[in-house]
Amino acid sequence: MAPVVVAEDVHERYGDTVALDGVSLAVEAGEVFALIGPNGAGKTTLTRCLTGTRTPDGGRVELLGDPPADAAKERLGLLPQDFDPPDRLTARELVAYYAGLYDDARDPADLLRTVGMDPAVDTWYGDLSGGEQRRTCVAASLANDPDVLFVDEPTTGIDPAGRRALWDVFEDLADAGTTVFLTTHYMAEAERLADRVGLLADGALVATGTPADLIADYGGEQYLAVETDADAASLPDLGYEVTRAGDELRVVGVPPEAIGDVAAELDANGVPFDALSWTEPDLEDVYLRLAEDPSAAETDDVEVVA
Ligand SMILES: Nc1ncnc2c1ncn2[C@@H]1O[C@H](COP(=O)(O)OP(=O)(O)OP(=O)(O)O)[C@@H](O)[C@H]1O
Repeated sequence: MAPVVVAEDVHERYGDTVALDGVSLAVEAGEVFALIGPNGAGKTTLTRCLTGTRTPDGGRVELLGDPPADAAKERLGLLPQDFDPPDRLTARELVAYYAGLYDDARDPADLLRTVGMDPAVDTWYGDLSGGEQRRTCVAASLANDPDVLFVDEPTTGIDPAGRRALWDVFEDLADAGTTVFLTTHYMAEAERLADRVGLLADGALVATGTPADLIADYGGEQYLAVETDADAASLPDLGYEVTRAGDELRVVGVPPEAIGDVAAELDANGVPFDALSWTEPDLEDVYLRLAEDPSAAETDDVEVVA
């Protein structure tokens, strides 16, 4: 099946600022693709180019098999980062307005319930809290039950419980076959929701892959942190590399089942410690490594769209 979203060597600039410097990617039907990257990396610009709200200076973009301007709008859901609806519509009126634009719309009350807006549906948008406003916007973006959904930082400003509730909403959509193109600064969100993650830095896609592959390639090793003043040299026979980081020694590469052995070795060597904590790498480690040094990415981690 042809990809639903295609970018091929996309370039875009604002005056002298290069926002996108040759981005290529393809998102398959039913896939959840998360775009991550530092502020100013070009994520919103790429989302705009993919959805037809900006025409790139160079390259090719395809949405649902057509140039974005010609893509079937009734199949598309879009929540821009800067979506700013009128203050004096209630949450209910706002979602009903968007539902009214389509023949086969979802029930606004049901949508508002889904995003956890039950108690505040009759409050003016301008009087809602930031998190409630964002939830309402998410509900509005789902009004036409889209086949492809672009959401640019959908959970920013939403409390942790509400964020998890929205993750369930996006997961349900993905399970039902909706293609989701998500932009986020929350690595836990990308790790939980995405089939594949793309890391954008300085307008270039540095790496793409499943969260597990990216973590395996760039996350670094699991380690046991030992809170101690002792010197690394006081643990000569551990069989693991030991490095100092702040007030802890890190015993690198220790699998969870070997924590007891390391603790026994600490005792045997008379090394006093206050605490032990085991850490495994996650997507945040990948982000921190590649955003800081994009050249660390292997070139075959960036896909080329034929
Ligand atoms: N309308 C504009 N005029 C001039 N420069 C712009 C404009 N919009 C974006 N830029 C610049 O283009 C670059 C990419 O911006 P973009 O908003 O796409 O980044 P982003 O990755 O979405 O950032 P954030 O994570 O902060 O939302 C930045 O350097 C930004 O300053």
